[in-house]
Amino acid sequence: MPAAGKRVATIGFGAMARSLRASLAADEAMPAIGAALVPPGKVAAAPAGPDDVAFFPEVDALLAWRPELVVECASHQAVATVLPTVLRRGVDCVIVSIGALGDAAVRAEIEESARAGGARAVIASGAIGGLDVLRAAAAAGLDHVVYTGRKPPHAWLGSPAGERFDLAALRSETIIFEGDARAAAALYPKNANVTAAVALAGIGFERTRVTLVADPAIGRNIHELEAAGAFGSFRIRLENAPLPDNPKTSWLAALSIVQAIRSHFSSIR
Ligand SMILES: NC(=O)C1=CN([C@@H]2O[C@H](COP(=O)(O)OP(=O)(O)OC[C@H]3O[C@@H](n4cnc5c(N)ncnc54)[C@H](O)[C@@H]3O)[C@@H](O)[C@H]2O)C=CC1
Ligand SMILES: O=C([O-])CC(=O)C(=O)O
Repeated sequence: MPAAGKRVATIGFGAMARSLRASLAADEAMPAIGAALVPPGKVAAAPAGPDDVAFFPEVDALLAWRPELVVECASHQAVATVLPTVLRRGVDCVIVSIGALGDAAVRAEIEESARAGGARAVIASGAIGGLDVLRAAAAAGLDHVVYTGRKPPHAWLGSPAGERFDLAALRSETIIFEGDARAAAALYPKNANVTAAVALAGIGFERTRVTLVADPAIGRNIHELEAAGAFGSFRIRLENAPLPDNPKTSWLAALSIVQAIRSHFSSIR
């Protein structure tokens, strides 16, 4: 099925959605972002966005636009409060604020809404890789899954790390969090969605060990993932370029949505 011409909307129109829009616009085989749900205060009086992206303040208005696919690139709150409505109305979704699924009630509601609407919620791979390995290897049993995330200090501004450390004054790498993926995803909703993706693909939120580091020596978002089990073992390291508009977010996360959209409209996946 050709993807070009399909009606794709986003929830949120921040750094990731804008990057996604630019990537799609550069590929004529891909659809454009035609509409976006944005917080009510951010909608101009006339709902017309850049290059004909229609901005809507209410989910019902977005759904009246008749999207064939809705891409969430907004917040945990949007996953919890907006996506159930979209799914119940039978519209497939891509989720990027995956950490929201660390809340068992939110996850159950997403599953139930998708079932009720006959729709599908797809989890984007986001800023991490190796999820295919984890998923396959988990079938034979995993002994451990360990994730370490490193970002420059300014990428942790606005997170709990900013309350515990003078981030601007850090001169050496500093561990800002150690614990499991459930706590990481909940405490760092703008930085640790990858831990939820890893947990869901592998051995769950409690058994996935997480270390988060603020490192003044780096300019990229570095993700390291290590797993071992009956299948053998693997280790992966990504050094992701951040988006210019948001140093917390890796460009790869936006690119993973391009891939999710391509896959959604493909006959062969
Ligand atoms: N899975 C992954 O690997 C990654 C996930 N993320 C997550 O993706 C999301 C988007 O990231 P960015 O675009 O960089 O963030 P951003 O902060 O630049 O943009 C998010 C936008 O969504 C809007 N928004 C939030 N809640 C909304 C709602 N309920 N309805 C409508 N609009 C809403 C905000 O006002 C903001 O404009 C964030 O939740 C982020 O944590 C980010 C990086 C990697
Ligand atoms: O984009 C990244 O490098 C990771 C990130 O923010 C997240 O997982 O929420």
